[in-house]
Amino acid sequence: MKNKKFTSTSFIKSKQEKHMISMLTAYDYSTAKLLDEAGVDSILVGDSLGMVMLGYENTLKVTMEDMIHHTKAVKRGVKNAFVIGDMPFMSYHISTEETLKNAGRFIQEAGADAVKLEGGYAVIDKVKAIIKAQIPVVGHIGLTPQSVNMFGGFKVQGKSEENAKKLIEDALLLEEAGVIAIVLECVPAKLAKLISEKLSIPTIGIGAGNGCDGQVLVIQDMLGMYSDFTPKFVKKYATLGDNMKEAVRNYIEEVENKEFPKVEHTFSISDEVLGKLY
Ligand SMILES: Nc1nc(=O)c2c([nH]1)NC[C@@H]1CN(c3ccc(C(=O)N[C@@H](CCC(=O)O)C(=O)O)cc3)CN21
Ligand SMILES: CC(C)C(=O)C(=O)O
Ligand SMILES: [Mg+2]
Repeated sequence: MKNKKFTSTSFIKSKQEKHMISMLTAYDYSTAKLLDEAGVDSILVGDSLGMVMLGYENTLKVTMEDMIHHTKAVKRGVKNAFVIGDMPFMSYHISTEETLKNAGRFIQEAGADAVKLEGGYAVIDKVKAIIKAQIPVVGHIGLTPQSVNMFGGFKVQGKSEENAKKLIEDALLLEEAGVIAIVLECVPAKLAKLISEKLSIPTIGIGAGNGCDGQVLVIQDMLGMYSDFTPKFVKKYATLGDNMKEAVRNYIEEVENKEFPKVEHTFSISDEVLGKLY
């Protein structure tokens, strides 16, 4: 699987072959290039960029222009990974016409391989219309952050019988509509496993346990570069935030006491030319 192009058909194939799908977010060229070179299957240009890159308190202020800008940058860094553009709040809520226009921009302008949108039953007509236009769609249910004002915060979903049943129904509806995969965010592990078993398309979990068919995390979370909050589901694979601060402290110190730059960091001029300048 490594160093080979991951495509829309690789999703279903991965589930059949029991290959766990690795997905991470990226929002810029250099990071996307590193993740692609490391061999990640798929890169999600998440609307979480509003919080991680732009400093908003939630994802609601993120615009189509923000998303297209960052998706273009990511695409330039990617050779093999499957790039998913996350449709922002209000880009697929007004009409099918606007939804299609916006989904089309991710593919045509930004070069994304697929789009993701939040919700099940409520957006199923939009999902079907996008797929009819030959654009692969990834579903996303459970904690759908664009519904933060309805949920009253970023909270685990699917704990009650009613809620859990709704999630199962939404997952089946999305599969029937033809999505290539479904992100399950912040749902109890046993429910996520049950949903994964009911579907023939893969589930990609974030805070949904290891019964899913793949996993996704926000890259700054898993590298230890984001400290506004750390959800329970995050594992820190590195502490780059600490490393960055330490490096910057060293730089400041060396600048202040003129230890940096050294001769090897500078360019020379001949004494002959220099002599004529005095
Ligand atoms: N940096 C970052 N990482 C993310 O995973 C992420 C974003 N940003 N922005 C968009 C959404 C928001 N997400 C969040 C944000 C907070 C929690 C959180 O605080 N969860 C609580 C659980 C609360 C409960 O028990 O109901 C936790 O302790 O994990 C979870 C997901 C996931 N997404
Ligand atoms: C957390 C993932 C699934 C997401 O939607 C995002 O990064 O925006
Ligand atoms: Mg998102």
